[in-house]
Amino acid sequence: MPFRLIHRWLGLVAGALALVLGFTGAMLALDPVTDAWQARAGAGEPSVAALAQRVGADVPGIEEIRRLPSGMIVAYSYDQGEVRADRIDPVDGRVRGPWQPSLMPRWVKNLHRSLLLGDVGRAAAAVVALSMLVLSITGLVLLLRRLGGWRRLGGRMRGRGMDRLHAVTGRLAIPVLLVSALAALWLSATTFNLVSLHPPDDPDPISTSALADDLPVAQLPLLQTLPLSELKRLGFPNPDDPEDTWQVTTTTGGQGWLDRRSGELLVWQDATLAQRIHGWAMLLHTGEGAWVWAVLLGLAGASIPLFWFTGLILWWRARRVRPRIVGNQPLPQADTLVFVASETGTTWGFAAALHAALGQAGHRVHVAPLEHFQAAAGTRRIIVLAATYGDGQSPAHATGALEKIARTAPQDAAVAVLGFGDRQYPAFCAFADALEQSFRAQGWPTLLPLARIHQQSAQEFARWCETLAEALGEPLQVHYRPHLPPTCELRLISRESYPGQGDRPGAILRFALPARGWRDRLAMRGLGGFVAGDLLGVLAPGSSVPRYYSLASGHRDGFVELCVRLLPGGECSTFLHGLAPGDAARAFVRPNPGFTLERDRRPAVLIGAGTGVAPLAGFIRGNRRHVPMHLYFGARDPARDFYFGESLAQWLADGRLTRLRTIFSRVGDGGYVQDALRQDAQSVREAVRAGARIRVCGSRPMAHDVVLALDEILAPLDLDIARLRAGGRYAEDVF
Ligand SMILES: Cc1cc2nc3c(=O)[nH]c(=O)nc-3n(C[C@H](O)[C@H](O)[C@H](O)COP(=O)(O)O)c2cc1C
Repeated sequence: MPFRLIHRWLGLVAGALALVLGFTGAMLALDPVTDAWQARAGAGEPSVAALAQRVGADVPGIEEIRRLPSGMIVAYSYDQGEVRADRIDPVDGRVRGPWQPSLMPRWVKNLHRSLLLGDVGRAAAAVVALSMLVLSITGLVLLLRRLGGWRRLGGRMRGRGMDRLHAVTGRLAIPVLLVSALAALWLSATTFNLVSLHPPDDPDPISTSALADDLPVAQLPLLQTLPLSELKRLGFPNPDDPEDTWQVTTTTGGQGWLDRRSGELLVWQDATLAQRIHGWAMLLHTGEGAWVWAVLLGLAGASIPLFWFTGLILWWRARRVRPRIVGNQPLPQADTLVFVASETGTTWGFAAALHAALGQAGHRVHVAPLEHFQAAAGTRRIIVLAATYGDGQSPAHATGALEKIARTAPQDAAVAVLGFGDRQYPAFCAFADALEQSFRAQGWPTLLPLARIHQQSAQEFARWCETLAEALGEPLQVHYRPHLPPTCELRLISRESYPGQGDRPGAILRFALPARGWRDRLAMRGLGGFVAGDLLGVLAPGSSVPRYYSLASGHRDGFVELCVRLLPGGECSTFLHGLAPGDAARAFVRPNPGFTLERDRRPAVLIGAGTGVAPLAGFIRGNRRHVPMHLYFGARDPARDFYFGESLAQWLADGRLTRLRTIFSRVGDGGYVQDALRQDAQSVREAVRAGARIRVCGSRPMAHDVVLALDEILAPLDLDIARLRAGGRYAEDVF
């Protein structure tokens, strides 16, 4: 079932109308809240009989009394050609003044019910309600896929920016929107008489004429025993019609007719199923009588514009991300098949680059989504590019692909699987892993062993393409151009140079925040700004492939700071090292939400080596609330690459940093950060027991050794890094 497709298109089209209904619905939800506020005055209520007696005496032309779901009593009358509604004090039955049905002008309700278009608008509102129901259901299915099933529905929501906002709001609002949409559909069905609220037979009983005088209402037995809280409506008999009766409707779902002279109950009719459902539908859609629910309805209604807007942007981005494959060969004629599993579309960009390069090298290449997996007689090789989604699962469109592959008899074609994922997820490239295992278990020949790409890294992909070219025994010109967000120009204001080792000096580069144009703001992560630990994508002049550097500052610091080591032959690091104050670099921010530190009071254990200390220094600089922070910093030589040395001493003195543990590998009896951690095992355990979050930044081998050390250290606590990682307490940013 193409849930995403339905969700997207219905959301975009019907969502535009739903904006109006959501907005007006949120306004109308204020009524039950204010009603509940006003109705709170009533405590110690009398019987219906006593109240009706008083109201009957005080209100000329009284026709009926209603008890609203909020508990408010309203008397309706018709006197001297004028219809009136008065608020009645539920305790003493006195008139408190005219009653106003809604805070909102009438047109707001009409806009909500019928878009001010009469029956056509009412039908449109019903269609919107149906769309909202379908959107809630498809949204729920997508959420479940994203989070990895029902059990994880309440778990940590990963992802970035708009995408995350859309999903987080959805998780909160879907239950309310689902219920409200169902109730709205019921109300529409009654409006169009698809469901009848009238009982099948109308008893229409009459009062006896044998007695001359009406019994005072205070003496009607049924009303004497009926508590006011159970009254829904009391209809007074028409003074000019001697046969007319009292008519009482209760909240427990019944209706009775009482003789005006004898007081006898003439007929009792239980509420029909449709009437009961209607009562619930009214409550659930309007929130009348349940102000807490009304608040939730209001919030859910107000979230609709947010959904629509974020959904629109996601759709627009997805459209731009997915490239068109030009000159795709038919499968039977192709010698190379490239199958793609992608949730958000970026893997298609890699497929397109591969398709073009292989085509240029003279291959006939067919690219298709993974669910179309098959091989033909002429197939020589199969390349599978597979992203992982949810919690280690396949992208939605490729759900049945593993089974399909398992059912396909192995052929001569050699297979290579390339996984796309993100190391912040515990199940890094797990779907690609599963595919690889399936191919190998089946006995397909190997073209290349499984490789994994972290965060769509163009550099890692380029390296994999080189191994592919070697395996094919021919050169490949792969031009992968990642889809880039808007960039802005950053001007260098200062630099601090470190000699580093050999031909690899380091530098801390500080840029001014860009000018405040909307494009610049977008490039620097929209209105929310950026934080330390986010990534700065830098484009060297003439290059279309960004290099990412961890940010050592947040926008609140008022500047953009990086720590960069020169890599001999590295295009971007050479460019950055060549910058002098006043020079500019093109850049954009890529959020790194799994790694950045949320603002809370839990301690932090920060572990970094070399330039990897940059984001950690940023966390410490931003620690204005003086949350306990312990830094383990490994470098080679205090005289050559002790980045942020002076600042760290200052932060230690002013309380932003609780403890600094440095260890240098090239001096005296030096060592590495993992050694320092082992020496401090006891205090690391204590910090973790106190709920500490751990952040690691540096080279991949260093992070690997740190994980081994931490697993040893945490074993006595019955904890390991896999568990901390799954709970979001451990994250690494490695390069
Ligand atoms: C909601 C969500 C869940 C993800 N789950 C995983 C995961 O479990 N394992 C993993 O390695 N990557 C995971 N990723 C990262 C994606 O696999 C990675 O960004 C990939 O490059 C996306 O490719 P696509 O745009 O073609 O879908 C997830 C991404 C998102 C947005």
